[in-house]
Amino acid sequence: MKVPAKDSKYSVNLKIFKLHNYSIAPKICGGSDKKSPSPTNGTAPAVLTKRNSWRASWKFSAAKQQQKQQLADSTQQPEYECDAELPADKRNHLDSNNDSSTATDNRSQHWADALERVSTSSNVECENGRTAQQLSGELDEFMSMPWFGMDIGGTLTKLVYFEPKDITPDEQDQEAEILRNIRRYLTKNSAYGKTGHRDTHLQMDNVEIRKRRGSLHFIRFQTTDMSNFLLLAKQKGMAELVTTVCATGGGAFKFENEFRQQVNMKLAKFDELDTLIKGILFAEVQNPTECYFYENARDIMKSEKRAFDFSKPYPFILVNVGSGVSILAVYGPDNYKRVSGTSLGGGTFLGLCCLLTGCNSFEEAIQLATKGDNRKVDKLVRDIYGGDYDRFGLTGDLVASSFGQMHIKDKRSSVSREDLANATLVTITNNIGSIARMCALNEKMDKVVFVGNFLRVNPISMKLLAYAMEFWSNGTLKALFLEHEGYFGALGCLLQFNGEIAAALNETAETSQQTQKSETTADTFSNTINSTTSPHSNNTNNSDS
Ligand SMILES: Nc1ncnc2c1ncn2[C@@H]1O[C@H](COP(=O)(O)OP(=O)(O)O)[C@@H](O)[C@H]1O
Ligand SMILES: CC(C)(COP(=O)(O)O)[C@@H](O)C(=O)NCCC(=O)O
Repeated sequence: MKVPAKDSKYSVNLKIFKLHNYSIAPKICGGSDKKSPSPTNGTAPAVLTKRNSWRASWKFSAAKQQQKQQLADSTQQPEYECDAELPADKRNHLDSNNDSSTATDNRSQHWADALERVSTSSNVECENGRTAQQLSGELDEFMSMPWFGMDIGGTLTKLVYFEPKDITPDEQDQEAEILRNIRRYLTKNSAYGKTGHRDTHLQMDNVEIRKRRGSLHFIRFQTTDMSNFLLLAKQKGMAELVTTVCATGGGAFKFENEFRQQVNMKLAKFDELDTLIKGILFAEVQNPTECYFYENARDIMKSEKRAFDFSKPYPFILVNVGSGVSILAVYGPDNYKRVSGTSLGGGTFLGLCCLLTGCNSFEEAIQLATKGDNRKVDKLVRDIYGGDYDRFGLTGDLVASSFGQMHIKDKRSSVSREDLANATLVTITNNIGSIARMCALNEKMDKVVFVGNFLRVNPISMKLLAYAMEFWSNGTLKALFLEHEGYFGALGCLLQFNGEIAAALNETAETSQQTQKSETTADTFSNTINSTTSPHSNNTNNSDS
């Protein structure tokens, strides 16, 4: 892992992070502690039941329990192969959860099932009418290189690519030229097409995945650039490789057909919150300095990044700040619920900033915010009270009302783009901090982990969040951050083991069968409508993909 670059990244940013002359840092959570503001956009807690359909997908072999057990005994367990290599304390960490050992047993059992199925009768029919031979083909196809994990988000698509470093000369001779070219293209460049970037400072080396050793590369591009990405992938010969890619995020559903049609790629789809957690746990095990916090968080002028030992993580609140925000309470590797969310997220910051300042990129928005002063835009407690509101501990420096001065014409004409960018960033960050804190209180948890690309090159928000958690909880809550920020969903996808892959493929087949069925029904229905009534469009599916 190329660790040193991390610090340089942050030190560069901190140099340009112009701090206001606060003796007390600005208030994160608008409103009194006693009278917590209601989360305007927070969704009602929705308990997410962990998707376990992969278990069902293996049901057919349950009858051969004895045979399976023998096979399981003689088969090495491949899931979390890295786990097998881990020092005992790390293994414990992965297994420390209440139901993780069961999950591990299930994994090895299902892997045994898979092996059994592909190594015995090829004509046993499984779900979706596919034979073991077909399923075996699909697993082979998945196992063949290149290995990607993809998270197609509302704003950014994240791609994690595994570069094998243990290729034998024989293998090299046999490696298809296309595959070699793709590997070279991805690993020798750091910019791709119009918006593609490889975050070289995040590269993980000497990683073992499915018994192969190599490096993980972290690449991102704008989701709006998907058609160019597919074109590029086609030009590089991807369509000629039979490939299944593990994908997550809304775009895995939205763009599934394009992938199939344009680059002959199947998507094995996974839930974005499942993979998010898997990715986080893997990164923490691989990189001892993955997790950090801000020391002296109460004084933003002095707060500094420090490594945090996250080897015993549970329980914790996980706040994923992407385009929107999802908040989870995580009890163990396979045990979590989505407790809240808000539509006021990274996408809101970027959208509002573009509107208010005319900027054109996230990087530009952050640069502007770094040079601005929210106090010229917001209404502070002292603008209302003339000083502190002592009774409830609200100091004059705190933001009483975000953008609260902007109804005054003179104030409006004196603010700069930088001030507006800063106020937008502080507003969005405050709101996320406030909701996250309430979730932590509700769940009685003391660690709040913030991830998502909103935090990319954004120490202002991280320091504000660290301040908010610390100050408003009287030091009982701790804000934690992770180096690979927005890549955990894609990383978790890459790590999916074969049982889950098979289930995801089954689901894909199931969905496409259902889609075909409903398309047929819809066609019949719309034909009936069209032929009998009006020329109105029958297309209620607004997908623009
Ligand atoms: N280069 C970038 N382009 C656009 N947004 C960026 C960029 N870097 C960071 N961001 C921020 O990250 C957010 C997207 O975060 P991400 O975790 O990738 O979510 P999603 O999965 O919804 O795309 C954006 O809304 C924006 O605030
Ligand atoms: C719908 C989403 C899960 C999509 O994830 P994203 O691409 O934003 O990372 C997320 O945007 C979200 O949780 N939005 C907030 C919805 C709400 O709770 O109000």
